[in-house]
Amino acid sequence: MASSRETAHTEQGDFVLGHLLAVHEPGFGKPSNLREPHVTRDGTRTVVTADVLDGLRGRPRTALYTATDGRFRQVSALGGSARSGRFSPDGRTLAFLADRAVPGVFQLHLRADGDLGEAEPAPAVPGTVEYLHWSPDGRRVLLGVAGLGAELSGGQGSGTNHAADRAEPWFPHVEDEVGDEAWRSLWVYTPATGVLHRLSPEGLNCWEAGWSGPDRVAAISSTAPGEDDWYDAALTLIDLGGGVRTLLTSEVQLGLPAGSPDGRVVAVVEAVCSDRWLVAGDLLLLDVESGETRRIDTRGVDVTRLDWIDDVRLGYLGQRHLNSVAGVLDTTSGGVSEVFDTPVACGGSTGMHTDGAFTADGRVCTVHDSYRLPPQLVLSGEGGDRVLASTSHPGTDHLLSVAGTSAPVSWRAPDGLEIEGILCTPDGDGPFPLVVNIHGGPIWQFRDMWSMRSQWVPLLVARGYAVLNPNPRGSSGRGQAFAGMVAGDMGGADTHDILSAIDALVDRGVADPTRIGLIGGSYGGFMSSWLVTQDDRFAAAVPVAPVTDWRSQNLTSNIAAWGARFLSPSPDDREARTLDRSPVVHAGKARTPCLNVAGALDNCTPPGQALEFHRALRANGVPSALVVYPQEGHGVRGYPAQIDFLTRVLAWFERHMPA
Ligand SMILES: CSCC[C@H](NC=O)C(=O)N[C@@H](CC(C)C)C(=O)N[C@@H](Cc1ccccc1)C(=O)O
Repeated sequence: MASSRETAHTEQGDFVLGHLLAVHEPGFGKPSNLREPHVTRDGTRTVVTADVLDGLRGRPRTALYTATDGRFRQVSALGGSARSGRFSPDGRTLAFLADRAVPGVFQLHLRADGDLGEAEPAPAVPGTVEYLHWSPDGRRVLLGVAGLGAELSGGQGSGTNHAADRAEPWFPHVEDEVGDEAWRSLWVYTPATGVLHRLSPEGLNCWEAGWSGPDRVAAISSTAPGEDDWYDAALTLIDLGGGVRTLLTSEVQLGLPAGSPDGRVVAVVEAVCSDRWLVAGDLLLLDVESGETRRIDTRGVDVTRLDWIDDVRLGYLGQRHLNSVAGVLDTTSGGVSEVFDTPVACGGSTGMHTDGAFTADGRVCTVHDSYRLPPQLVLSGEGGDRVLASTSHPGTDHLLSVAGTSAPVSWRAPDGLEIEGILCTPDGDGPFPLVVNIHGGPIWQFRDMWSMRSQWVPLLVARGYAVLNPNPRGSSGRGQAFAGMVAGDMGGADTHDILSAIDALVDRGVADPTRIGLIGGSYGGFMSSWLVTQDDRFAAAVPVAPVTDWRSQNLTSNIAAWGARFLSPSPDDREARTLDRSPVVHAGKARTPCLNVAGALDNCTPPGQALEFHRALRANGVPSALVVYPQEGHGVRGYPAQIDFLTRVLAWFERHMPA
């Protein structure tokens, strides 16, 4: 038998490699994981960003595709990666971001319609462009620029924009004064004159922005650039001369700023959030002159995307329970009409939330995917859905042949609240060994998604495990009161939402009570390690990038202040809660074998968290292994690390709770 230090040449290693090759090899060089769908206002042309794997090495590059005659056609042949395609309002020019000159450093490129030549780069900004927006008159392009030392959110993999592999291996990790390269700024490019200028003033960190009329920009900004500062950011209005005015502050978080084309109204989403850029919440409209704010009734939709169609109609997309919803708001009457309400996810398998773009006649370009539907680009309207192109290939067919089925499930928590989730089961009858896959955030949501947005779900199902993907209180899609239930109670009532799910699945004959396992990343890693200290029914657990000790987490994480506030809004009982809710403090009660996984470059949940729990379990005689990937941040994303990780996950469950 191979030692625990090696995963290759084991039965599970051979299976995982064979599985990944069968799924991905037929798709090498082809688009997968669609996101950022965009469409011209007349609906004639679309563009979408896709991941492209060329082999099982490194991380996928990204490329832009358009759909013609039912097939994807690559838009740009530039080397490196390209993403974020946006048509000008007249549909004649495509703006996008590409890292042709320096890998990982994205700059604006423009391509005129019908131009047979390659896209032209705009003058370079100092840093990397994260997003772009055309002004409503089509004369300018707004660029959101991150300095090369700016922090990345957990969902982006954590760490900073500095690619660690560019430094010499001996070079120390240095943290000292916050330099210019840590900030996020706004720039405006005018294609007709070729002039590029910085819009946001020094000292204002702009996380996200959109136009508000042709001469102003609405931005989510703060006065410091640290990842933790995002949680207190305000909505500001910046005019082209650089004047700044604060429009709105909030007790929770603000995101998705979007001004009407005439600049009279700014739309923004207010939401309780755990992660930067993952905003799903209430739609607010602000009258720019009077400052008056209206909260819009979107019929229970947590809004995740805004797109003004004209000065009056605002298109929105979002999530309601497990469904994706698109609608159009008449901003004068406040009335909404829904374009679709569908159980398929509309974010693509790596798009974190429902996303899409509107045509002038109110159709919506989105990506459809579900556990049994590989991502496809779709144009939806009154006449139904028109599939423009699909990412399916023999590899996705193979995945469908081994990945079983998915179904929505619900159950009652001990306090009577209904909780929902998605259950993935192998073919055949239960009871199955069950792995509960706990999502991160905690404010995010599983929907019926391709692969459930992770490679481990279909892999476990292929080996005979049922996988429950629960949305405990704190998840998105159920309104702000539901999401807010986890704030100040992490590891509280959500613990019982998960335990009651297991009881329900055992009662229903789906799950074998002697073979229940846990896996989860980030907040899901916290919950996986927490649950094994609260209940002894678990046969195996795999906490990935977990929090296990809130005291050290809140001394070492780059979102320490968020963690402290989310543990307890009141400083009075924070110290007690810090101990109470830390898995390491309760490690003496745990009996479950744990595979603790971390990335050495993770600033969000630093690897010491996994180490602490591992050592505490060992000290109590509980089987535990620690696996730290030296080149990974928050999550395990690169190859071959992913092959090794998936092999260890499978081997751990098969050893402690065989299917
Ligand atoms: C409790 S400490 C902070 C946890 C973090 N929330 C705030 O930053 C978190 O759970 N983030 C998740 C959010 C996501 C929407 C699910 C996150 O960043 N997850 C990453 C990384 C990851 C993936 C798999 C395993 C471990 C980490 C992601 O889902 O890509």
